[in-house]
Amino acid sequence: MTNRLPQKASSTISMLQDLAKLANYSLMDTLNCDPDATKNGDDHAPRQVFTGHYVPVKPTPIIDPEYVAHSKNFFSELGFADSMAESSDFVRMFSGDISQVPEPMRKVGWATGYALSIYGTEYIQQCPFQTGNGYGDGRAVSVLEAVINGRRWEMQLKGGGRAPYCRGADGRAVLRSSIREFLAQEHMHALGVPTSRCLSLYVSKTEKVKRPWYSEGSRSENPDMLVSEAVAISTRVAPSFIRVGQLELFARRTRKNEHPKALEELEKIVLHLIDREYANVVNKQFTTPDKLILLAREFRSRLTSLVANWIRVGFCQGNFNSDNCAVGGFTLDYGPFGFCDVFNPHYQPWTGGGYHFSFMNQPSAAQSNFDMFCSSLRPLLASHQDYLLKLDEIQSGFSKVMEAQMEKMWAAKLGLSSLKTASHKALCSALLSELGTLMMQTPVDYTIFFRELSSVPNDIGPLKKSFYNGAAHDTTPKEIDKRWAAWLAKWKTLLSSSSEETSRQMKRVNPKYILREWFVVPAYQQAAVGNYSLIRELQDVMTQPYEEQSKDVEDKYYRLKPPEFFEVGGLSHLSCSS
Ligand SMILES: Nc1ncnc2c1ncn2[C@@H]1O[C@H](COP(=O)(O)OP(=O)(O)OP(=O)(O)O)[C@@H](O)[C@H]1O
Ligand SMILES: [Mg+2]
Repeated sequence: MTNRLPQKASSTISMLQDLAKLANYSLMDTLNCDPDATKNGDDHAPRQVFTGHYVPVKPTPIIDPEYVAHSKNFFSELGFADSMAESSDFVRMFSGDISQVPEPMRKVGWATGYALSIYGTEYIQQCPFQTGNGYGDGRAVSVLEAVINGRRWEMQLKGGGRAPYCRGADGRAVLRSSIREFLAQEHMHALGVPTSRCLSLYVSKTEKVKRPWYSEGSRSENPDMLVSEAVAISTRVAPSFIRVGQLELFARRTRKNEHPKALEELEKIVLHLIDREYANVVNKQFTTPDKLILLAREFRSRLTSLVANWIRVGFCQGNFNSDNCAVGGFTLDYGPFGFCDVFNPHYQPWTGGGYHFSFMNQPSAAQSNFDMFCSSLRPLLASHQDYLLKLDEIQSGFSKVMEAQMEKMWAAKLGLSSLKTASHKALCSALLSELGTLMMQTPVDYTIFFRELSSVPNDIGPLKKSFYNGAAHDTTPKEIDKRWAAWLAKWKTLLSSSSEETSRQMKRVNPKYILREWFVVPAYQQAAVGNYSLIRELQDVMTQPYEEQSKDVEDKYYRLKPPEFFEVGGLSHLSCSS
């Protein structure tokens, strides 16, 4: 849960040729290519893909690309020189033109199919053919796998043009959503929450597409106009982009006996996943059933820890379907996400997400995804009754492990990690429950409250900085103050370390700066007219979320959400993320 500092790589990569030498395409070289695909990657029209793990696809470059941003921290971790981000061959490649890349890089990328289930219900309705064979990466095209300083990374262009899974859409992402995703990924990494990373962001100076969006100050739930927005390509990077939905696709085909190679394809993708994401915990010599059991246990541990971390930092993924759940156990798809300002267990920035995918319901959403993951492994264990039972046990243990992760997380947020006895734990849980009620009745700003508490204040004065006065409570302010004072006193009796030590520990888990939507809006509005300075400022502030930073930064970014921003479309909620 601590902030991971970027590690400086040993050697510097300053040219695309240097990077090319590290290319190593494990997915393309070990998995099955769709036999119906055109090998040159000119496969952009929507169609059904019946077999195979991937389709070769050439990305479609954006016209007149312009540099917007790159992640300095991630560049440094990879050993990339900053100057690369604006060098012509790098810009060309990561704005979608891979026709000139140096060998052994390849001039064709790939897209993958996946299935979608929402809360454990399998869907095919989102597929234009009503079969599930036309669903997958519709606008995400991977262009490189490379082993850099001993770590394997896949680089994927988001908004890289149409793939057969595009379902008739344009394959593009707009600058607005790309900036949100770019900033959020690097912020989450700095918060110590596992996530895909963001390498670079380029915008087209001339190419635009239309998207539904909100008019200025609109309070409408759904967008009330169409806007023309510049297209952009952001490159996201992860050890793999394998989703629960991907395993699910091959398991569905196996169950339905859709083609003779279905079971083999399921086994191949699962073993490939283990190589890419779990090689350090799953011994290569083990039998496949043993590998699967270890995989399930480890994924359960990563997923429960991930969701506890989301709640720790006030993050709501918004649409935690099986197709947005990375089996590597990290955050993926920053579309309808948001960081909560006011604490509300049902906080949900996406108008289509409802209660299911709301803030405090994320453990439950995760469980549905984990159930689907386990179902997808089952066909591979069909002749191993004993292993099926082991898998059942791991699956049914999810809620207990999730609960334990949540308890650990809340204890850390409250500076009470050292409470070990059952009676202390019971006190901590009672304290937490009273806190939840108080936070909602007051109501409070989630981030500011925990950060102020982290200073171990003598009285409730500092905590009041986090109060949104008069919005929702049905109790008088005096009564509320009294209850807060009593709560604070009770909390203090449970602290076992000195105030200084408690404060130090709490400030490592309770961030001061959070990427609130109303910080991002002006950044993408200014970027739309070519001014990227606010993006740089946010990059700077949000990649040091636990630091105190300067007085200016504090005045600007350590603030309650202004009342005029509540219930405004695009600021408080969004219906479309693309
Ligand atoms: N403009 C678009 N053109 C083609 N396909 C799209 C477009 N927008 C979304 N899709 C596809 O629709 C599906 C569901 O949309 P979602 O909002 O999750 O997309 P996304 O943000 O592009 O996804 P991800 O980050 O998970 O790759 C995804 O498979 C995505 O690839
Ligand atoms: Mg998605």
